[in-house]
Amino acid sequence: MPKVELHAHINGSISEATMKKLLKKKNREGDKLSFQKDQTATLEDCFHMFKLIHQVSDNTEAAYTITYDVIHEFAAENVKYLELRSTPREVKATGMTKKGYVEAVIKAIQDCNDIDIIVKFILAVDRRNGVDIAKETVELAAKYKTLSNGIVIGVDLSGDPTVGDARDYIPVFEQAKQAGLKLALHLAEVPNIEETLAMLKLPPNRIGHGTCLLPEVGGSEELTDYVYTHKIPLELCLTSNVIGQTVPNFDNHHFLNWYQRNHPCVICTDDKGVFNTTLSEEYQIAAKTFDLSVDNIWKLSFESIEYIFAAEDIKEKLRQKFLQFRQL
Ligand SMILES: CNc1ncnc2c1ncn2[C@@H]1O[C@H](COP(=O)(O)O)[C@@H](O)[C@H]1O
Ligand SMILES: [Zn+2]
Repeated sequence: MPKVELHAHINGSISEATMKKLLKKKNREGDKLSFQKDQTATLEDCFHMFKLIHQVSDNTEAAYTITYDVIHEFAAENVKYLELRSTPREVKATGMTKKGYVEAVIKAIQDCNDIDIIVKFILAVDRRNGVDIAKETVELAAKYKTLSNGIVIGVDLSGDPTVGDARDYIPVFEQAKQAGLKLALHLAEVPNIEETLAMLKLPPNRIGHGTCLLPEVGGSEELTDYVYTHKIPLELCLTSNVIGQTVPNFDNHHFLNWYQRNHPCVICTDDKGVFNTTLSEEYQIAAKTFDLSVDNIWKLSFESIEYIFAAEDIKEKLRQKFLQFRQL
């Protein structure tokens, strides 16, 4: 089935094959940098894993290879439109600058224009890094939005949700909006009613996870009503939430509550490498867990097109492509 993927962190999406190549270059062949499917961890374990991965992807050549491979892997499972997100990083020891990092990712995206997938890039603000760095990231995003001819399309807020206060970043995200960048914010990944409410007022164009919006899981009626009445799409990543244990198991995933309300829900992978999954598997898990029919799954995939950040002409192209497949 053709699909769109809207929530994929580049360094969390590294496949085993690419990781092998990178580890070999570092003479660290024995390292294991992903979780097993049935493994549970904590969010802290997940963020420790990202730290280890960043040691391996500490140069522009690696950034290029990872991005190029990740795009090909999504294309191979029939993803027709992909929004990748990543935190611009600088590593003095290898000479990698944030600008160099962003350019390596953009170059890899451009070099994939011979395969049947449209790729956009969202620059990520890591909430652990402070407002000054966030400002720099938004300025980079605004600059490369023009320079990349629209490949850079938005900014994200991510990083360990237990660290810092997202409200500090509101002026920076206001600035991003003014620059015509879309906002995809990780919100309510852990319970935090006041922070989430303030961020919702921006408002974001899409919410990552939204795990703790509902009153029964540490959110509130007010948060739920706000998201529901403003129809803010949710990017839902089942395996990521269960392995990271922000949701106890698939049966209790908040997907069902929002889906039954007819709220815009987009199934995503988050970190397909770290969590050992694929977008196809995530759709299968949703189908199996919530007893969804082939038609239900098709509709979920087709309607996700509405929530992409790219413009109407790209949406229309995707609709035509998806419908053609449906008629086969
Ligand atoms: C599990 N749930 C999550 N919650 C919040 N942030 C996450 C995340 N998964 C990944 N990231 C964010 O993505 C970075 C790795 O990719 P990039 O180096 O940016 O490509 C992580 O360091 C973290 O900031
Ligand atoms: Zn995420």
